[in-house]
Amino acid sequence: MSKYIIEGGHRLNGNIKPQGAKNEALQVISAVLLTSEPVTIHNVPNILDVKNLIDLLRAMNVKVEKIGEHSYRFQADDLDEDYISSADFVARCAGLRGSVLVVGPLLARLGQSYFAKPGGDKIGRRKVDTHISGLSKLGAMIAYNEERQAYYLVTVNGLKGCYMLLDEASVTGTANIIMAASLAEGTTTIYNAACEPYVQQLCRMLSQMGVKIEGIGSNLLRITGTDHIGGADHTILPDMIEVGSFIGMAALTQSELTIKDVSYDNLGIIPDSFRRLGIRLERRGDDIFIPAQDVYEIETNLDGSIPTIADAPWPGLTPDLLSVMLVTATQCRGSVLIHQKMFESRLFFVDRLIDMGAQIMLCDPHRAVVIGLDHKMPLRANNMHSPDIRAGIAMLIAALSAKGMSTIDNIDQIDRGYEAIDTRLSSAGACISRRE
Ligand SMILES: CC(=O)N[C@H]1[C@@H](OP(=O)(O)OP(=O)(O)OC[C@H]2O[C@@H](n3ccc(=O)[nH]c3=O)[C@H](O)[C@@H]2O)O[C@H](CO)[C@@H](O)[C@@H]1O
Ligand SMILES: C=C(OP(=O)(O)O)C(=O)O
Repeated sequence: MSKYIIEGGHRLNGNIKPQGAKNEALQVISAVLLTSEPVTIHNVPNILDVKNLIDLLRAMNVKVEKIGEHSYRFQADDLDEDYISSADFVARCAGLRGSVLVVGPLLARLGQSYFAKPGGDKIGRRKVDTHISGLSKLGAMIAYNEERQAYYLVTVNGLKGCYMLLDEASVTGTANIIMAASLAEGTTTIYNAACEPYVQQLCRMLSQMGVKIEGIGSNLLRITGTDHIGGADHTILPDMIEVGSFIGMAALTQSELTIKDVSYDNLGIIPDSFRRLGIRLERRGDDIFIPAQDVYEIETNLDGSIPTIADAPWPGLTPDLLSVMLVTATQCRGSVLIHQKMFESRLFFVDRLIDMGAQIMLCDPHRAVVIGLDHKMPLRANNMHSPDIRAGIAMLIAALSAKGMSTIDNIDQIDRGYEAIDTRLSSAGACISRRE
């Protein structure tokens, strides 16, 4: 099993550039299935989840050409319908969460698809009810196939647009419904739609491909279906979760760091959320400059009470940054309650941070109180196992600040979403190596 070996206590310095966004990449790459025309996508991150999705597309007979370090041309003009009904397809889909995103486009294009129990992080129950209910409102019929352990979706008379109010603003659920609605007859209105930049970008790419979409960026979308979806040339935004991870890394290691080309206007509430931890980050053009500070003082509420940092659907704070914010707070001055509302098993990794000397009380699976050590007592090195992608990066951040040598194994979890993180951090002054 591959591992990272980290000698902590070195400050980072210089510049670091975020990769393309993992969650956007999974959506827009799946959308190439909607058309037989070529689609070119730039700024594709070289990460495990994307590689697995591209392999899945290749297995469906999509032509994939790598035309640059981070650019690909896809053409889905000869999809293998037999493969899509095969056990191998279902098994591959089960390998990554992002594979749920091929269901909507395949259903719309071919009239059938399987919804395998998806893989991805084990961070609590991860239901697909919103996807299934949205697609069935568009006219899909759904049956559970015991043998394949997957839902089988089929359309008989094609998909038809309708009004729907989602039970929750599911990110991948909204994306799936938008993609299916793009080839449906008539207009689909989705209320309580997720509106993360990932979804906005998908909508922009589909607009370029000839689909009329109104309400982009809001939770009320109107999609007018078309029977001809054309090609596109699309560039993926920088990964906002990686930007947040670098901010946390700089603060915990008391480093001065510039994060380049972050697409600041698409970061929403993220910079201000880190400012609440006392980090004086500055916007410089489209970069973020983070100064080294002696003290990072957590802002209390106006009445002086302990603040809460909690996740919420966009434009609220993304749940994918709470593990990073939690580890960052361990060396701030003051206390904070971290409330992970969406996922129920994402905070258990705090035990590893407690082993390192962090002062954390896990109140229940969703809430942890962090009492910052104010950089008066460094964390101790530790040997850890990464349970999920964001706990993994939080452990990596802790290890970078801890005195001595730490190891993190099961780093496939980190590789799912962070491109060559060891090499990139080494260029910024970290002492980290990878052992296979
Ligand atoms: C491949 C991909 O894009 N994965 C992201 C996507 O996963 P994914 O699309 O799977 O996540 P969902 O948005 O469906 O929901 C995530 C969790 O939040 C809960 N929930 C969701 C919406 C809501 O209004 N209330 C609520 O409680 C759901 O029940 C679920 O447990 O969105 C998640 C939530 O931002 C992110 O953590 C994942 O990184
Ligand atoms: C939960 C995440 O990913 P996935 O949905 O792909 O498991 C994440 O990126 O933090």
